[in-house]
Amino acid sequence: MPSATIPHEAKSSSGETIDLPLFDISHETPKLGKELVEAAAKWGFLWIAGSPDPDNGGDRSGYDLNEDIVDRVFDISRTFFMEASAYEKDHCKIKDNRGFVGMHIESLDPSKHQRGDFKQAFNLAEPDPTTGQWRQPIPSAFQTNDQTLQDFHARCRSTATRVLRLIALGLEMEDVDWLVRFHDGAPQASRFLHYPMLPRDSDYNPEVDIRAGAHSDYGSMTLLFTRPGQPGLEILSPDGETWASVPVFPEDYHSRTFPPIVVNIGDILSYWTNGLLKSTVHRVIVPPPPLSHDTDVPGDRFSIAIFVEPADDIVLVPMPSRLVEERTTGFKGEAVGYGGGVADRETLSTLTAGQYLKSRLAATYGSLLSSQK
Ligand SMILES: O=C(O)CCC(=O)C(=O)O
Ligand SMILES: [Fe+2]
Repeated sequence: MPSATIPHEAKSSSGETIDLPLFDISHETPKLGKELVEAAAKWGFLWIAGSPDPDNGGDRSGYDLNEDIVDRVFDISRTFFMEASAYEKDHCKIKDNRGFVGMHIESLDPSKHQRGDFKQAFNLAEPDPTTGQWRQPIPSAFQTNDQTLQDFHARCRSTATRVLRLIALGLEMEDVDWLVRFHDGAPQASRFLHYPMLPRDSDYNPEVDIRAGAHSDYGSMTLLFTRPGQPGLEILSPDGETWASVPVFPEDYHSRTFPPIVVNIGDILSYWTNGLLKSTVHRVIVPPPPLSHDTDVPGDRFSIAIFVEPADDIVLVPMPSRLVEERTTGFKGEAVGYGGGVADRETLSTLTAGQYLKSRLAATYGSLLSSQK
């Protein structure tokens, strides 16, 4: 399959940060939908406020997530990564894209990095909505916090639904729930990530190593939760020339303890909109020393990504929106996304969402997936 333009020559951010557009999605209006779609078309990345600004009345009813819930879920993640035994991690290791992924196992940009990413992860699929049962073996740190994790998944789904409705509004679709319906019944995956602190004697070499290699996300969109004092996310600027770092907090944000949620568009939504919404290439680096805690060694980074994906059997034909249809002639033969297993438009129109995701995952996990077959 042909692949997208390789941004290997892009210059390092040299400390340049980007102030992404920030949206308060506690109320749904067509104007907000338009603005959100404009941001997704320009950057492919935006922020949504996870909590109300106390100076704006502080009404909590329009928010699904709050600081307390997100802190609790990060605590569970930390407990798992820091305390689970090697035996336990092995017992729930990755199978069918669910479970634990150890250091260097995944390589998001294998063409650039010989060594796999400097991270470990746990992919947790949303529980079965009818039985409430998990769809995979789960470690004890998760078992003992079952309700918190179930609640978190439900709240993330509700947040994703708000964003999908706003996108439909912004795309002037008559049926505001068109996109939401295609996501019904498809389990969202949450991915807990831990980029360990680099010890003083670490052989990490920023010239050739990376925490998460350059890639675009595979599904419809991603909700990303990050922690104060743990930067490192970079996005490729729209000109494709430079990496810009995404700060944890927007300038003048009302909170310094609960960062807004990063939302980014994935390949499938980009394809579905004839490339109108951008599936932007991003990566995670070890931040330069002054930014990484107050120590002289780069500290841990924890993040949680929620991958919002359509049902596997969806055929990826462009969605019914005037704005999308207008782009039909201008969007031909281009590759969508960046990284192993990407496809151009011609190929994608013959695939279902599930087949596309499979092709991307096979390239990311390389021999690991094939050895499980
Ligand atoms: O950890 C992060 O900030 C980003 C992770 C990411 O991009 C991914 O897992 O797709
Ligand atoms: Fe990503």
